[in-house]
Amino acid sequence: MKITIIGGGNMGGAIAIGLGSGTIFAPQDITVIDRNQRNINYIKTYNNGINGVINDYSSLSEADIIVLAVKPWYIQEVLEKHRKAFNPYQIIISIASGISLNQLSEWILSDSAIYRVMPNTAIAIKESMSFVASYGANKENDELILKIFSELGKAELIDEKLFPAVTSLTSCGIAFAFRYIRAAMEGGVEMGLRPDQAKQAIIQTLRGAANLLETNNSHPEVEIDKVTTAGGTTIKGLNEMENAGFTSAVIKGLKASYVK
Ligand SMILES: NC(=O)C1=CN([C@@H]2O[C@H](COP(=O)(O)OP(=O)(O)OC[C@H]3O[C@@H](n4cnc5c(N)ncnc54)[C@H](OP(=O)(O)O)[C@@H]3O)[C@@H](O)[C@H]2O)C=CC1
Ligand SMILES: O=C(O)[C@@H]1CCC=N1
Repeated sequence: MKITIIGGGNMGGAIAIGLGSGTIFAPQDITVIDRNQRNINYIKTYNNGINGVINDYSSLSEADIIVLAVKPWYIQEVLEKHRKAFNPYQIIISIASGISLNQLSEWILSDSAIYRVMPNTAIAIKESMSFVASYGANKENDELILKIFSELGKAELIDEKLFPAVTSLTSCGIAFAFRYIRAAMEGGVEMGLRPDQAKQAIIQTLRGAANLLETNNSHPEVEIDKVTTAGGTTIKGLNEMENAGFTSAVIKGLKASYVK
């Protein structure tokens, strides 16, 4: 099975790198088209077997799957320019934020199965949370797409109307998680830890928190309750954070990133 990714930047590159170490595509069956050699070189430092080309679209007609990984404002132009190379047996995937399945189908103008997928940058290390919605696809197509993205982390088929929410929560959300880590590092350094020591401590703490929630299938507040000794130090920290608007800041940030 062959896959061609148009756009080898942050996300297209991350997808190629993730797929390149998976079991579904051989590296030589993955082609990335970009217009910057720097992006191709970067992908090749991870996996030299992946094909990286500059402005060469010849792989499109032979691809089983085409992934559109350019910025949203280039999607229409790219489709109008290259759709003549598409055929109805191909699956077309767009990861562009805010571009609907209806728009894609208008611009693709073929009977290909069309998918919108919203991954995050952890796809490079097969730890993405990816959401999937489809147009004109059958059950077999769905199974294949879920299999591909499940190998790159977790994948879930959803109604397209939830895309703005999941984009905010998980695709933008990974940046929000990094910002929490950075803030906690700064606190740790102020209290005398070395930056890397603080970072490692926070990474392991977050990993533990995530794993506890999954293992116990519990609500975060149940786990918080186990930490907050009456009259102890944790509740003082939590109350101070809430006083500074922690929960409200997170919700406001998520809603600011919620763009229909
Ligand atoms: N970054 C993220 O975390 C996420 C991004 N997305 C979506 O992924 C898409 C890509 O985002 P991102 O990877 O961040 O963007 P980048 O700008 O990092 O990557 C896109 C790449 O595609 C190149 N490109 C543009 N037009 C063409 C073309 N016609 N042919 C070949 N290459 C082309 C760009 O070149 P040039 O720079 O010269 O324009 C650039 O190198 C967006 O639609 C975004 O909404 C979705 C989920 C998460
Ligand atoms: O910031 C953005 O617009 C893209 C979409 C989701 C993550 N990054």
